[in-house]
Amino acid sequence: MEIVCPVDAQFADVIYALLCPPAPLQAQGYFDQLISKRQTRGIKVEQNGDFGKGVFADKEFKEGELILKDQMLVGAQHIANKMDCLVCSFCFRFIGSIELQIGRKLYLQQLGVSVNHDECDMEVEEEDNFADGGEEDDSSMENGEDSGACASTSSHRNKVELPRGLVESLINGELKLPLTENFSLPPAIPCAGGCGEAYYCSKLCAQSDWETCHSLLCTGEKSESVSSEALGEFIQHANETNDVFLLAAKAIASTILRNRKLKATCLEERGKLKNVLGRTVSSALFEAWKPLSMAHKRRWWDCIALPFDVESSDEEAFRAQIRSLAFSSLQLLRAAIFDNECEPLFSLEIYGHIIGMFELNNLDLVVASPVEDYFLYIDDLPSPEKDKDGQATIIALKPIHKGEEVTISYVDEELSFEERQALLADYGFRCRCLKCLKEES
Ligand SMILES: C[S@@+](CC[C@H](N)C(=O)[O-])C[C@H]1O[C@@H](n2cnc3c(N)ncnc32)[C@H](O)[C@@H]1O
Repeated sequence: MEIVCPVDAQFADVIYALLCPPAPLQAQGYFDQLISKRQTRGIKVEQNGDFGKGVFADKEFKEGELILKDQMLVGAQHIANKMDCLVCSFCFRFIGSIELQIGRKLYLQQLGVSVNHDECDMEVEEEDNFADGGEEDDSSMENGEDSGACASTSSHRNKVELPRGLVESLINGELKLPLTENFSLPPAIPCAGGCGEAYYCSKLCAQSDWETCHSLLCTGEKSESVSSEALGEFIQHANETNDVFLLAAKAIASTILRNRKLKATCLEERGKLKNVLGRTVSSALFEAWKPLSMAHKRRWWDCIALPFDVESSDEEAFRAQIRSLAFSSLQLLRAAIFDNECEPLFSLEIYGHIIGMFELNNLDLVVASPVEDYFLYIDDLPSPEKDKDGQATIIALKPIHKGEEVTISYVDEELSFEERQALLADYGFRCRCLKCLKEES
């Protein structure tokens, strides 16, 4: 029987208005303002016929020139990657020390929860359901050389017995490795909310994350969630099924907090109401939702690519199971961070579209691994030049002329046409770039 989410029916008109794609002029104004607030000059967002919105060069770019460097809208570290490295929960740079990073990884390896590069099955995945939808990359970041790795037990790997106490002394700083003073990292500052989960590179990052979304998603004693227990259940469910739910929770929490901030600080927004198909709704909710309203979206269970191991005759059952999984997650999130003024955000329709938005727009973010740099240095190899933080950076790979579209490849361009199309199926569109059109014909 199909699940019915009562909020969908109760707020159908508001949900419809929230999910309406912005008018071209409205989107143009939003992105013009966004770009004007960044240091970047020389790009603009324009509608590009059949392809929707695109970024275009407004000046000549030389090869190697920086086009854009910007903070992500919403980002999270993959669960498997969390086992591998300790990074700032806001800007994603490595924190602590080389010794802590190595000691922590060895410790988790001993517990049997670290990364095994030979396999790619999440330990936490349930065998007989479609929970993960066959996806590996629906969250937003990977670090250094561990890209694409998955958590698994390492019991059958060749184990090297480590001297007793070695791991502890690496973690607690008693043991110094040679030359690590050349690779100093920012300290690991624990979340002031007391969750013991989030760590930051600075007080500024801790504060920014708290204000952006973590105050609602922290499980510590200072949490501003409705119930830390419910939040714990939501997080556990996401970890056991699909960590894209953690990303969706960040998107909802940040909208709730923006709504509260707008109402608290902006007199105009406090009393302002919007008429949505005959119903009056606070206009602050629409303003708070704006950054998410700009992104291309479809319902998750409609746009997710059918995994290879699901027969087409089972497609309907597969999509119903994905929808039901999203509903279970949403119920847990609702119990954890419900906000009366933002109730439409707790509809399955909005939740499904937020997750679908990540499915269709997500990019993996690779940040420099100082641990990798350290080993390269020790091996007397030159270290690769990479950015140190988790900002999204776009650099011109070839000269780009004024008026030309600035594009990025969603997949490895070296792959064959068929392999590229198979990977692009996850993004829910048939690629019509010049290379694909040429090779197709
Ligand atoms: C990440 S979004 C890009 C932004 C999008 N154009 C918009 O208006 O928001 C991806 C979507 O853009 C369109 N798109 C991007 N590149 C394309 C390509 N090479 N061929 C066909 N469609 C493309 C598809 O509709 C795809 O689902």
